[in-house]
Amino acid sequence: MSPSKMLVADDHLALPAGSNKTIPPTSTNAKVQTDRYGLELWEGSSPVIDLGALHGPSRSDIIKQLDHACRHYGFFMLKNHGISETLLNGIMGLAREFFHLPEGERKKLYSPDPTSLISLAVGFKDDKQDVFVSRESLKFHSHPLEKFVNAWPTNPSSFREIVGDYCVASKRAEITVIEAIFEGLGMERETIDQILGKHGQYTSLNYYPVCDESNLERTFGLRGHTDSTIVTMLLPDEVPGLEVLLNDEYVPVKPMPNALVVHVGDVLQGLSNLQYKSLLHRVIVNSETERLSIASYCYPSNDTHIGPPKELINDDRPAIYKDFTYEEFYSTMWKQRRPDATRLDSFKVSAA
Ligand SMILES: O=C(O)CCC(=O)C(=O)O
Ligand SMILES: [Fe+2]
Repeated sequence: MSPSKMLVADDHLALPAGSNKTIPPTSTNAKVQTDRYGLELWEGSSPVIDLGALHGPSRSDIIKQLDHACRHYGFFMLKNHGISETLLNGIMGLAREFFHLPEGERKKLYSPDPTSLISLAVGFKDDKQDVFVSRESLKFHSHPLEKFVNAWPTNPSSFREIVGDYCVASKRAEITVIEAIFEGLGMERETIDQILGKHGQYTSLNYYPVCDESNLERTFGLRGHTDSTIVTMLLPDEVPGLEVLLNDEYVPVKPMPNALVVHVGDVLQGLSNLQYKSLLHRVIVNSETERLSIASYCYPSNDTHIGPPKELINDDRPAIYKDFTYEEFYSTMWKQRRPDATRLDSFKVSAA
């Protein structure tokens, strides 16, 4: 099957709250708030990882911090990720320009087929649950760039250049982060190379329109879901809206200037043998300001085995998931159309 068969879970059902993540108690020093493991916290509940320090003498500390953030929070803010402020502003400006094009121009990219190489998805009403899901998004494959760039739009005229530069830079940061996470989990180099050798990247420009005050209660930007990725790397603009499930409650993630938000996805949940849990998150809208975000989803090739590697299994930590491939995972996901990581349940050793 082609990589374009990949499904990124968008939003299918509203989820009740429910998680067993626990936020460790925090302490405060003069300037930077930290958690009990010494991990920097942004706005009290978002752990911060300094990727720039990964290549220096603190490498092993950063790897431990990554493990801690994935294990206890399921997400982190990534600073010093190597993507220039000019490029961050450039892609955000470009996305804003795209979503402000006349509707007829944007809708030329509309496709009801979620497997197409590029497609515009628009807001929709879920009559069953009586809610409106307002996100408009342009989603496209973006790695390897030369394979997909010619399918991208040319309006705005700088689309291919700016989006191409951003996708290359975000993928570089994403792979650096994933390699460090895998190392922290105790994976052997050969396993890491097998998983990442033929990875893909899927990118989504997301637009959340201002919501009329009278409809706020029944409107979501995106309902609660997990991503079917290894990790997702998100660039939000300065408008709040993203919420993550921590300790059974949705907690707002306040944007941190120039930082990216990295989420644990379903594939990492499988690979880690459930040591890390795929992050439940959603987006709420407001009646004053539109919101934009750029999401980069990293996924492995179809034939990659995404059950836990042998070196992560021992007598104390027996395998929770069977050996299964990414292709088996997403075809199951496609059939089940569940919004969250329970789509991994049929791959559990204990499953019938
Ligand atoms: O826009 C956001 O903050 C989140 C987007 C998201 O969850 C997704 O694209 O999967
Ligand atoms: Fe998501």
